Amino acid sequence: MAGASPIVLAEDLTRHYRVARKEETLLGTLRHFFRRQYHTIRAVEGVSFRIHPGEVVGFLGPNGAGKTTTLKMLTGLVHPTRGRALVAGHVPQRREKAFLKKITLVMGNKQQLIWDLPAMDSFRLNAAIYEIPEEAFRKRVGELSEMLGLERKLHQPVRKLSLGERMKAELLAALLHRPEVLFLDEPTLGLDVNAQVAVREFIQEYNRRYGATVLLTSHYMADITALCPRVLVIHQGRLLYDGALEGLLDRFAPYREVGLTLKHPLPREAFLPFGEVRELEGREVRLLVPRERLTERVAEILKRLPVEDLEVRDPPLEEVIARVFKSPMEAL
Ligand SMILES: Nc1ncnc2c1ncn2[C@@H]1O[C@H](COP(=O)(O)OP(=O)(O)OP(=O)(O)O)[C@@H](O)[C@H]1O
Repeated sequence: MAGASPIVLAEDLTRHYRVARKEETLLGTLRHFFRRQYHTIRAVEGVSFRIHPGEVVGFLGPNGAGKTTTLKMLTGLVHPTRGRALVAGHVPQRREKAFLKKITLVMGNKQQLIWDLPAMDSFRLNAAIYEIPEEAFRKRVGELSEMLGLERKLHQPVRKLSLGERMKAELLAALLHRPEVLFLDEPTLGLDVNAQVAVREFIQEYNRRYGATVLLTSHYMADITALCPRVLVIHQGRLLYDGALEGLLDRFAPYREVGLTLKHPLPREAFLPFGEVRELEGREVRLLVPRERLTERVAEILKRLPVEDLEVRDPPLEEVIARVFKSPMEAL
């Protein structure tokens, strides 16, 4: 895999926005009218990575980190200020027809289906735009709607669909031209848990069946853990981490969580020699133990405390990520 050529390449990808400074006072507003003051937002700064065909990669970052701007550069909607991108052999900002046929961008907060018409009508429109032959169109709609469990919803006006059904129909529309690279920006945004799981399973199955490459952002960690063996973490426009999901825990959570059920309750002080007490309620305790001391501490716990049950687990990913994003860039 490492030797194969990447299907998505970002090299020093950078995007700055020049925005007018907002004035608070009336005098400031007047002065601003005659002599505008600008400042630069470094939305994305020197980001480089490679994604190989068939990979599913999670793109993580807090609000405003630069994820959407990066996806927009990779799909050619926004031009880089510096650096370059190459996707499926194309320079995205040229927006060549051959390029557009190979990619798709789905944004959970934007809709391409026409509200008052049945989803099928919007699919037909896409088929015309992407020059999909009738037979292939029918076959793909059949296949995708079956995978999404959407067969009976295609002929109702889109406004009558539930949020989950609408998202599924959006995905169907976005995949009709059988793109090789899927850029999915919050595809499960606002969906209930069942719909989230369905969309997640669909993305997984689509990747498996067609070998498509997926770059996906989501605020739901469950999406990332279920789908993405590899993650990119972006913070204040800069790439902070590129690697395996477990590696992220090793790097940013240098501790593990030991859950204990005791035979009888003990005061907080009893646990201090073994780790940091995260939670203590009756006979249940949650301790944080440095990774490199885990074996020795667990042995001591078992020897010295009245343990009925012991479980070692990773701290929740949400907690780790939240901690990373709260730290200033220089501290990481
Ligand atoms: N058109 C624009 N003009 C000026 N600033 C912009 C523009 N688009 C984005 N920005 C700024 O660039 C930064 C990165 O925004 P971006 O939308 O890429 O973040 P994000 O990681 O996708 O965030 P979120 O998770 O909230 O969607 C933010 O500070 C944002 O305000």
